[in-house]
Amino acid sequence: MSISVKNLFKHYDKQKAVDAISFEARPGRILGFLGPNGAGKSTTMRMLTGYLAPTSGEAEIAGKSIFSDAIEAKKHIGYLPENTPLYPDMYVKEFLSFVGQTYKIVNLPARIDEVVKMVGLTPEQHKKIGMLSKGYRQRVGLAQAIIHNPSVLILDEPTSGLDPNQLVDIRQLIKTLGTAKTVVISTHIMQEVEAICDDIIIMNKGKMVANDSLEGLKKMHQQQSLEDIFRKLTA
Ligand SMILES: Nc1ncnc2c1ncn2[C@@H]1O[C@H](COP(=O)(O)OP(=O)(O)OP(=O)(O)O)[C@@H](O)[C@H]1O
Repeated sequence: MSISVKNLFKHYDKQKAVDAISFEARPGRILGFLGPNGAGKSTTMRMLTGYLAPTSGEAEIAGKSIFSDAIEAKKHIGYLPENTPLYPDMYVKEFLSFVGQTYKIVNLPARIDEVVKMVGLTPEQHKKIGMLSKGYRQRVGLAQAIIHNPSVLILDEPTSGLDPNQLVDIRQLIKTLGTAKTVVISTHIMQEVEAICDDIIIMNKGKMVANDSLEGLKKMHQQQSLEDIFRKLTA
């Protein structure tokens, strides 16, 4: 398993933002992480990427504990946080070079060219990040997440706010990345889940209320639409 989560909790004072969740994720599959606002998706993703300490529980990435062996575990993770935090004053390649150096990537200029091509940034590669459209900024976010060729990609609402054309392009890109990697993606767009996800986890008020393949979930709920299943489980 490339991601293994066991009995993970995160409490903020009395609030259980994440309440005893356990799941596994496999390579070559895209896991959709769903739930209403405040369900605990981002909190879980932040814990999985080592940005937030859990109250208790365990999470392993590629067999390494993200809490006790964080440096090793983080080598296997690419993370695109919610709202794609980037440096608007940096040029695209300057930023990717900065990120690449933190990973001590050998032959970095060649890797940057490769990643720029892979995410479709070629036409905008000489611009400052602040000048890019939202879709191209997402591509920069994805480029920085994959530059060290991680086996696990964690993408927090990577398509929010994109226009329909950009949305299709970014989804296709995520789908392509998902053929070789383990991808976890959080989204509120059910159509997107149907289009790219193999497996689904639905969270509600910190708890996991579904954990199945998309097919399995639909079968269990008599082929209802994912939207109806979501509403039934999170009402
Ligand atoms: N630093 C914090 N301090 C206190 N409460 C927090 C903190 N971060 C998150 N929370 C709370 O934890 C709960 C889960 O938040 P989280 O951001 O993980 O939800 P989410 O499922 O990602 O929501 P959204 O879909 O809106 O992004 C929310 O009730 C939120 O207010």
